[in-house]
Order: sequence, then structure tokens, then C-alpha cells
Amino acid sequence: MPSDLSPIDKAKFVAAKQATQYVQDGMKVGLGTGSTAAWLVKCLGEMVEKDGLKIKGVPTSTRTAELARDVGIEVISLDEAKWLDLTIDGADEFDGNLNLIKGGGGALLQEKIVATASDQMIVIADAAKNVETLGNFPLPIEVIPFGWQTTKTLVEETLIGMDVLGRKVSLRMNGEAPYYTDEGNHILDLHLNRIGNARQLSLILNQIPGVVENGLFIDICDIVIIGFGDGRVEVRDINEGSVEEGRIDFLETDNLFADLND
Ligand SMILES: O=C(CO)[C@H](O)[C@H](O)COP(=O)(O)O
Repeated sequence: MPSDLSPIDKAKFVAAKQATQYVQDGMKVGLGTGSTAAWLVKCLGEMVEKDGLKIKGVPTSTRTAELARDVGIEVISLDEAKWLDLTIDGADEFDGNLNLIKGGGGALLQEKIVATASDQMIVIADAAKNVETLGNFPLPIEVIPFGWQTTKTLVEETLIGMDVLGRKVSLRMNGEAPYYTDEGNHILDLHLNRIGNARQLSLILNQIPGVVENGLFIDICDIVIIGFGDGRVEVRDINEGSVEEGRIDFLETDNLFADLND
């Protein structure tokens, strides 16, 4: 077993590896963004190269598009694909109803569009992302740069009437400058600590002029695959209401793991 990887990275890897079992020849697959999704893309690239897996990938960011091409996955746009069989992505938090906070990596807009245009969305995550109530992770919202400070004020005023614990709103930065998304927008991070009614908050935030989308994914995710640092995986399926457990043996995957870690 590679010793230089943290238990969290191993957990992300086993969740991603388990998710590849849902990918079949001929599928159009949405490819998420972030460190866990990057493991998935690398695993799928390995399957394309070594097993001749034939898939078309729709990436959710320029970062993922580059990685997917690098590992040999055929990349198409969502407009070319029109509809997807499956999207696999990471998350910043998920709750017992498989509702999510996403957008820690700034790609929430494309991620939500792509996941919504899929028959099935699978989230891959380490166990630390599992929460009872969403909101400890700051909720990202994507806003257009025009008048963003006014939009921020409107968001702050809106939060006064909401069932949340914190109300601090900060502009995401990239060093000294504001962060820009792939669509040329900014991100406001909402430090809410606890979101009492995520469905209501999501609907209300999206009504504010200047807000393009928020990082709450409500009723979008079907399955969460949770990875643990010792190789265990747990699969939660919202439709089946089931929980399955398994294990990925690091000894069996050691070579792949080492290759992918290059
Ligand atoms: O939503 C996302 C990017 O916008 C990511 O999926 C989320 O931030 C989780 O990232 P990681 O897998 O690196 O923990």
C-alpha cells in the first residue's frame, strides 16, 4: 500500500474506484470536479486505456476537461450529449436525504446543470462529508460580477429571515483578486453554520437578481458512495433506501493506485 497518501486521499480513491462499477460501455458520463472526481477520471482513463472501455465524458469544468483528455477519455459538450446516463461527482457535504452542498471547487454551476441532465447522479466522498444537517461548510453561490456588492447586500438581507445560524457572506478570492468561475462569474461564500430548511433557502437564493445558482443540490443525487481510509466503502441508495458495505483491497489495486498517483 502506498504510504505517502493520507487516509483521506485513500478514502477518496476507494469511493472513486467503487463508482467505476456503474460505468458501462457506450455511456455518456458527466465528470465532476475536485480531488475526488479527479481520482474517478484517472480510474476511468485507466479503463479506457487498458480495458478498451468506450465512453463519452462531459466535464464540469475546464480543469476536468483537461484531465479527461490527458487520460484518454473522449470529451464532448453537454449540447452534443444532450442527455447523460450518469454523472459522478464529489461533494462538500451530504445529509441523510442525499442533499448536498457543492461548489467548494467553484464549479457548482456546470456541475448542477450536468447532474440535472443525467438519469442518475452518484456522489463519491470521504466519510468526513457526511453531516446530519447541511451548512457547516460555507455555501457557495455564483453571482454575476455586475453589481456583485449590491447582490451581496441583498443576500445578507434575505438571510435575516431564514432558518440559519450564521449570516456572514464573503467574496471568494484568488490571492489578491476576486475568484472567477469558468463562466466569468464570482462566488460568494455563505457562512451559515447550520441550514434549517435547505430546499427553501435554495429556492429563495435563486430569486435574487444577480444570483446565477447556489451550491445546494436538492433531490438531485441518487447514490452516495462513501470511502474510508482503510479501504471500506459504503453505498447509500436513495431509491432503494439501502446501505451496502464493501471493501477495496489496496493490495489488489496497489499498482493502479501507484500509477494514478503520478
Ligand atoms: O463541488 C465541488 C467542486 O465545485 C467538489 O466536488 C467539492 O468541492 C468536493 O471536492 P473534493 O473532492 O476535492 O473534496
